[in-house]
Amino acid sequence: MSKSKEFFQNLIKPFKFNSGKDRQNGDDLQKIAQQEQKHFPFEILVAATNNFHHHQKLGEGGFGPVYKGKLDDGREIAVKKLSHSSNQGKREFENEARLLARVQHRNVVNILGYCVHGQEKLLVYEFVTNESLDKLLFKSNRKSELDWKRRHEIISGVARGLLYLHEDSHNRIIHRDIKAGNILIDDKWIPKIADFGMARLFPEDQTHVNTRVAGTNGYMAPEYVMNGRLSAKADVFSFGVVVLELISGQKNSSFNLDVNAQGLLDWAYKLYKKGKILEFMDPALASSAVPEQVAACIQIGLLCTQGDPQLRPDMRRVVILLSKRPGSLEEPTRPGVPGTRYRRSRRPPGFSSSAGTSGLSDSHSSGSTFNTNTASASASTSALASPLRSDPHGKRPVQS
Ligand SMILES: Nc1ncnc2c1ncn2[C@@H]1O[C@H](COP(=O)(O)OP(=O)(O)OP(=O)(O)O)[C@@H](O)[C@H]1O
Repeated sequence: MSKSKEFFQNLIKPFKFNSGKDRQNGDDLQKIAQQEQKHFPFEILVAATNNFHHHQKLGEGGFGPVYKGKLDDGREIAVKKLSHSSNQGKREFENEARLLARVQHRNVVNILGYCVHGQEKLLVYEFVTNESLDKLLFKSNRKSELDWKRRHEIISGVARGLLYLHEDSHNRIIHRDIKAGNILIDDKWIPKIADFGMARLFPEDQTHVNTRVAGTNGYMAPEYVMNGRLSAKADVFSFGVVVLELISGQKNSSFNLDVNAQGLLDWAYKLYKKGKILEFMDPALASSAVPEQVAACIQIGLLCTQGDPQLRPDMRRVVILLSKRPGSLEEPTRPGVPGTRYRRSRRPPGFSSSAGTSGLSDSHSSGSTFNTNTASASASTSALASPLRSDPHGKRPVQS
C-alpha cells in the first residue's frame, strides 16, 4: 500500500465499519465507556450551570437545591447540590453515587454521574423536560393535558419503574418517598421516578435508623410512620396514593371533598363499597376515560393502600394486575391512614423546646389524613422525644 493510501485508510478507520455487527460493537463500547465516565469535574458543572446562577435554579427540595445546566456536548442536565447534612465521607459517597448511576430504566431518572468538591457533593441527572406530576396535576393549568390514556400510561410506567428498583436493579432499592412530586414527566409523557437512592446517600446513625430520611405527608405507609418498619410494601402504599390522586385529581394531604370521609383513601373505599366507584374519577376525565380501566385502577390503588402491608400486592403483582382484565381483582380491605413523620437534624444553637413542639400540630399535619395517635406513636418509637421544628421546605417536619 502506498504511503498516502495508508495514511488515508488510517484517517477513515474510526468511521469505517465492515458490518452492522462491528458498528454495534463500536456503539456498545462507546456506551460502556460513557457509562463508566461517572465523575464530573467541578469546573464542568460550574460552566454548565453558569456558576450555579439563581436563574438556573429549578427548585430546592429536602436534600438541597437543583440547577439546570447544559454540557458542552449539548446534553441538558439537572445538578443537585446535596445539603451538608449528608455526613457521608468522600469515598463512601463516591461508591454509592457510582452504584446509583448504574440504575438505568426508562421509568427512572438516570443519574449521569457525581462530583465532590471540598465539602460539596453533587449529583448529575439527565434533565427531564416536562413538569413534575404534582405540578401538572395540582398546580398548573395543564391538567387538561392529562387525559385518561396519559394518566393510565403514567400509572403503568411508575409501576414498572418501581418494580425495577425493588427487584431488578443490581441492588434492591426502596425509594421511601414515592409521591407525585417525585415523578417527573418527559417530553413524550413518559414518567420517570426521581430522588431514588437518597436513603443510601443520607445514611442513618446507629441509634436513629429510619428517622432522618422521611417520606412526605399523605404518602407514608402507616407501619413506617408508627414503628419505622420499612419494606418495599411501604413504597407500594405510596404508589397506591399516587394512583388514587392521579385518578381523582385530588391531593391526598389537602383532601376536603367529603366531610364524611377521613381522607382521599377513605373516600375511595367508601365509594367502592357503595358500588359508586366511578364517582371518584376526576370530572376532567369524563370524555377520555375507559370506565372499566378506571374502575380497575382505583381498585388496584385501594389494594396497594390497604392498612395491612402483608395484604398489599408487591410491585410485580401490581404490574400484572394493571395488565389484567378488570373483574378478576381481589377485594381490597380498609385503607391504612397515611401519617406524618419527623426526621432528625442537628439542633440549632439556642433552640427552645416549646418552639419546636408546635411542629407536631402545625400545617404539616397532612390535612384530614393526619392521625394524632400516629404522631405520638411515632414520637415514642423513633426516639422523637426531643423537640421538633419545621422543615424549611414545608414538607418534612424535622426533629431537632
Ligand atoms: N432530573 C431533573 N430534571 C428536571 N427537573 C428536575 C430534575 N430533578 C429535579 N428537578 C426539579 O427540581 C426541583 C427540586 O427537586 P427536588 O427533587 O430536589 O425537590 P422536590 O421534589 O421539590 O422536594 P423533595 O425533596 O421534598 O422531594 C423540582 O422542581 C424538580 O421538579
